[in-house]
Amino acid sequence: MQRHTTLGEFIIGNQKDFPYAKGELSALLSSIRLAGKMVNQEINKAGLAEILGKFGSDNVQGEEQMKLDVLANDLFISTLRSRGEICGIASEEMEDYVSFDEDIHKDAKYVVLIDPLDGSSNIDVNVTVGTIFSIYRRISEPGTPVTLEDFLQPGNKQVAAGYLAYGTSTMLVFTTGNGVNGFTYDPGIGSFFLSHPKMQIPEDGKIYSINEGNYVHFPEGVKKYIKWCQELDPATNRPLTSRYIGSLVADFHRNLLKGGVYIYPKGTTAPKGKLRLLYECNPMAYLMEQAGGAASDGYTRIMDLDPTELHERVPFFCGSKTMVAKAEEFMDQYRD
Ligand SMILES: O=P(O)(O)OC[C@H]1O[C@](O)(COP(=O)(O)O)[C@@H](O)[C@@H]1O
Ligand SMILES: [Mg+2]
Ligand SMILES: [Mg+2]
Repeated sequence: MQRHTTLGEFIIGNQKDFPYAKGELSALLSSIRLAGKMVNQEINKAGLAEILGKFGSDNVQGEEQMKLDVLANDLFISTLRSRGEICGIASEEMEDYVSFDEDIHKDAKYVVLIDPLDGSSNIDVNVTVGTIFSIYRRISEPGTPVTLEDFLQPGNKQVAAGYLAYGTSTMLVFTTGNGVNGFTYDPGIGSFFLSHPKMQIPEDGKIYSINEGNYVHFPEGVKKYIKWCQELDPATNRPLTSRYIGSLVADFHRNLLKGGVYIYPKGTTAPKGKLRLLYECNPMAYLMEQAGGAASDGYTRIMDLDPTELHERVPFFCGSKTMVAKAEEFMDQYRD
């Protein structure tokens, strides 16, 4: 039987390539793995346990929180608080960042931004959902309280990023700046195994992912790009195929494996787009670029955007280089 590398072995084996490589980032990735296992366990039995449905309150963005949004948030916060690798965390489900001031955290050098449960609209219908995380080195002095500036760093300063996909199988996909690797969870053994080494997205693809139900609200450039995707021209793989799961992690993962482009543009209903720069777009952009793809807001590289707010939204164009470039071409031609 082929022997697969466990995530633990991979982390230790590649620690030398990690930025600042003193073991703290490895330990942090292990903590995220642990919290991911706990969330996975809850999601797998979601239909049986009283954890489907609405939690009964809205998050800072005015979105109804699902019970699993809150449960996943609590599991990640409590796991990371119980271990000393980070000095603070910010989450989609919390208005403000949380500073970990206990002694075990005083020398911690990292902060984490997290979307604890991505694809909330799919939780109750048994469709793939995920967790997205982004890791930065703090800029404030260790031993002092963490600050907002520690979180408002541009994506090009990330030291690691990744996601968990809770789907037909559960996967953990991450980068520390040396390519992208995917690990599949074996529930029988309770370990993640390296199943997708050095993931690379195809330069071009045949899949476009966008919620066309919002077409009337889209900028002219996006409307023109969609029409271009639907025209008949075999030489350029057109018409392309439309696939939209409605969970960013799931649509991203499919496109990463097969080639494709995911677009969540701004629109009359979402003047700045829907997705959040710090804990959705930046980590996915880092992964996509490390896998040979591209990510922008239609004009500017996502990872060069300067964040000003914890929960700010941006338009998101992400995927195969050729396809993102084509969409940007239309955005440039039909600037609004
Ligand atoms: O239903 P819409 O407007 O197409 O939005 C779907 C998008 O919103 C999201 O659900 C937003 O993420 P959350 O579920 O974490 O809030 C993405 O996962 C997904 O791609
Ligand atoms: Mg999300
Ligand atoms: Mg979410």
